Amino acid sequence: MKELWTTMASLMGVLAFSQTLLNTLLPPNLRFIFIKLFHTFLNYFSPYSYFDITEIEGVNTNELYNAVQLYLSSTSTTSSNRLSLTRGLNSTSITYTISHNHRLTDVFKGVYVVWEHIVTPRQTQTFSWRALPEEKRGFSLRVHKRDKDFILGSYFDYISSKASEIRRKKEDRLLYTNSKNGSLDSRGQPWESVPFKHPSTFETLAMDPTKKAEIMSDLRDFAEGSAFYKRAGRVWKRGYLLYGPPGTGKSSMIAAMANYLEYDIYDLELTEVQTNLELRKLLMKTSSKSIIVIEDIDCSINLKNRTEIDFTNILNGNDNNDNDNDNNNSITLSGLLNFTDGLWSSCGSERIFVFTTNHIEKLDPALLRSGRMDMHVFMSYCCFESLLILIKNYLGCTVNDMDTEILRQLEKVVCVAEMTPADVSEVLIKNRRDKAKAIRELVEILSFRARENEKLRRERNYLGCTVNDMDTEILRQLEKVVCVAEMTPADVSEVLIKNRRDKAKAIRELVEILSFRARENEKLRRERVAVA
Ligand SMILES: Nc1ncnc2c1ncn2[C@@H]1O[C@H](COP(=O)(O)OP(=O)(O)OP(=O)(O)O)[C@@H](O)[C@H]1O
Ligand SMILES: [Mg+2]
Repeated sequence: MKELWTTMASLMGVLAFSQTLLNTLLPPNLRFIFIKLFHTFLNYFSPYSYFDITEIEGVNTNELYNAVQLYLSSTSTTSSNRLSLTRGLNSTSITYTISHNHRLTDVFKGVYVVWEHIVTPRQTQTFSWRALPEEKRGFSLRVHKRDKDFILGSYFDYISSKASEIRRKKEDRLLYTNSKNGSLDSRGQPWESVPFKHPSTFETLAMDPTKKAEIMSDLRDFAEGSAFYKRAGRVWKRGYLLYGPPGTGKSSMIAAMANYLEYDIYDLELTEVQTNLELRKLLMKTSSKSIIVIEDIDCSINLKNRTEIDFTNILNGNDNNDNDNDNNNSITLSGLLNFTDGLWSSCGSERIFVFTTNHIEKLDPALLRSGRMDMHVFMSYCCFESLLILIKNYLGCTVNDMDTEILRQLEKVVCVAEMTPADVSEVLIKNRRDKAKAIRELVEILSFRARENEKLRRERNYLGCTVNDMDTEILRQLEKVVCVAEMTPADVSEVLIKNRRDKAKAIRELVEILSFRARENEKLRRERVAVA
């Protein structure tokens, strides 16, 4: 042992002496070449290969760096004697990773590798459109030369898949939103994130149980459909349109979907996006296993602004139809359609697009077609089954705990009352400490609402207008669409009752709904003819 130390000390002495000699004897250029040759010589005889993974490559964030960091934070790698512990704001879990400039050994299928986390201060700010972090961070991986090919072949794939698994299972999932005016953070990300904590699940979601089971099975099929989508030559994505009155659970449904599939949510605020190009860039920065949400789509964008050319291009699957609009510096419907369905939508996989609206009739039919929005889910007023779920959520009562007569009364009035789950929840939350009072109040309110609605329904002349009071052009429009729309008198009455205090609005909404239904039916008819 003593001999070994003596040899090492003399070697160090020789090295130090050589360096001094080099510095004095050789000019800088030659010195540089000499050092390079010396390193090549050393590398040639060294039994190891090294891989450097820097945090930022050029101006882009290196995804592999994040994956390695997460992977090394898993329990199997706590062999390092110095770890950094962190806990994000509002996060429940602690994350640990190797401390700066420390090493850690990992074993992959019997092969030993050594990781080092290298952190150095950034010396000069190279020119960049955004500020770079103050320190350079990176991982260096040392492997034996004989294992190099094996490690390159499978270790990095293993790390990437393990990292996404760890993030989904152990860490809090994330809720992203796009930064204001499309600005990027210092790591080049246009999305800001917070831990996703919404407690809504399919169990607590009040809706028709058959419809719920259908959605859950569709989601399961989607998540397990990797091979199917590949075989069918389709991009692995699915679109949902959730529509219905405010307070019927559209946002709660999105949270339930994310919790069910353990996906992240990207909540896209369209009003903060200036151009179609920016929208595309946002899409490129979303990760797999995520739900991309655009809420209140009818309020976020002018949905009727496409030109004839736009429309033809979309039907032909042409991706370049937004150039003109890009020049106008505004986001357009065709940009949005390409976002969900164009060539760029394939730049990730396993993603679900969810749009919500209170007014489906205002949406452009191109947005609704299958492939873009594969499933249309109508979130409606409380039915008896939804009511029972809400009572269980808030009061902890099941059907067995409740009086049969009360159940019968509730069942009789709940549908006619047309109360949203949000309205019902309010009554239950308010009285949650006194179950009997909560149920009593619920029966009262539902019965009152049901009586009111019944009374309104019985009034046959909703607006009191005759043909003579109405605009000829509107009458012409109504005449044109009413038969094709195939709406029942009850449906029409609904629209009129709702808007009975504002006649102009009632007629306008009637024209919109009838035209929408007529277009939908026309489309269905054409599809049937094509199939036949
Ligand atoms: N179907 C439902 N099941 C359980 N809770 C619901 C449901 N619908 C509404 N709620 C309750 O009402 C509140 C509002 O619901 P939510 O935000 O999901 O409605 P929304 O349809 O998205 O409304 P908006 O159209 O205004 O965005 C929720 O916090 C939830 O507690
Ligand atoms: Mg909502």
